[in-house]
Amino acid sequence: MRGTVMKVFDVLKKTAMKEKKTIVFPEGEDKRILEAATRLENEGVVSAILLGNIDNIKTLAEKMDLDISKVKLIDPKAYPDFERLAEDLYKIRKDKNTFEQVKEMLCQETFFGTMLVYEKIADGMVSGAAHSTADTVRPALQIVKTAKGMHRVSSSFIMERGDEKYIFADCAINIDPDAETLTEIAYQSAQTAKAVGIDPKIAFLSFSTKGSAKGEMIDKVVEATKLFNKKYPEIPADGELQFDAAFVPSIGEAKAPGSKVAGHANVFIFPELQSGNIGYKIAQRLGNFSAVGPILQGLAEPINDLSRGCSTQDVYDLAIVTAAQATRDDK
Ligand SMILES: CC(C)(COP(=O)(O)OP(=O)(O)OC[C@H]1O[C@@H](n2cnc3c(N)ncnc32)[C@H](O)[C@@H]1OP(=O)(O)O)[C@@H](O)C(=O)NCCC(=O)NCCS
Ligand SMILES: CC(=O)OP(=O)(O)O
Repeated sequence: MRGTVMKVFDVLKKTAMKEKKTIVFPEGEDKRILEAATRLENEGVVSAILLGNIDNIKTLAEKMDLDISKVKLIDPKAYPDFERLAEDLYKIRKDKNTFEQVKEMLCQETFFGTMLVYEKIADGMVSGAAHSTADTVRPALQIVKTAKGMHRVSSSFIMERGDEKYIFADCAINIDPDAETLTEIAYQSAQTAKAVGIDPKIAFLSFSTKGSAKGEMIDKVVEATKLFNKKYPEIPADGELQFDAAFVPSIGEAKAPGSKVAGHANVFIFPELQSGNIGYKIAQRLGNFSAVGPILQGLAEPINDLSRGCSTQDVYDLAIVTAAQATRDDK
């Protein structure tokens, strides 16, 4: 039955605990980050590194009555190996930045955290509780870059309510993807779905179902569906579909008769970022779904973003996803 999957986070937590990955949290002075990272460390799920001013982090922990004795604290500016990291970052950025600029960049926690992942000092990173998505993701795009065989980095959310679980993409990165990029987003989202125990059935969403409306915006979605079905015939996918046709079996049958996906989709690919970002927030705030993400897809290393509106539980869940991703070869 659609949406009824095993308790995803229990499985991911077990996977993460087996290998106890090191996760860096650049926003160590944020209460939600501090609480979630401490809980994860003390439960033995991950080894946590918190970045920031060490005195500030300790004072905050004391106020919150948290035992952070096992958590590693690093102030990037006082890091003993800062010069070496700066030299390595300069090797990557020398066509675009001076050595002085690179040093300034490295003083920023998100750049520093990304470099820890690049250097394999950390296995993954979770950030974005206090930074915009663009500021969180840019260092990852510039330093870690796309995984082998991938052209674009995209993002998805695991949307969860009780036993129901769906994947929404791209709700955070690609502003106006072309048909090829939509195809890649769908493929990456199918991989994310499989990793969390969802057998993917992909709907390429639109305001039209099977030609009920016309126009360039719809042509792009039709083209993406065709490209996807040609490239990945083994993964069920259909489009263009309106959300009701994709989700409600009786409406799927009426609007897209004969479709194997309509009415049963569990991976929803939005045509561009406005609909994706608005769509996930409506499901989260009006529909009471928890939204874990944005999970970055197609990056060479596991680095994940948070919404600034996240809760401590969202940070905890996303760190588990990140640690579990770090155990996979395909990230
Ligand atoms: C993600 C985002 C920041 C990238 O921005 P950008 O302005 O293209 O960033 P830059 O131009 O500095 O690009 C940084 C690098 O990443 C690369 N890049 C940009 N987008 C990429 C993508 N989706 N996949 C892979 N690489 C990408 C660029 O080619 C560039 O590489 P280089 O420095 O080696 O040349 C931008 O697409 C964005 O703002 N998206 C919307 C974010 C947002 O506001 N979301 C809503 C709330 S969640
Ligand atoms: C994903 C997202 O929308 O992030 P924020 O709420 O921080 O803009």
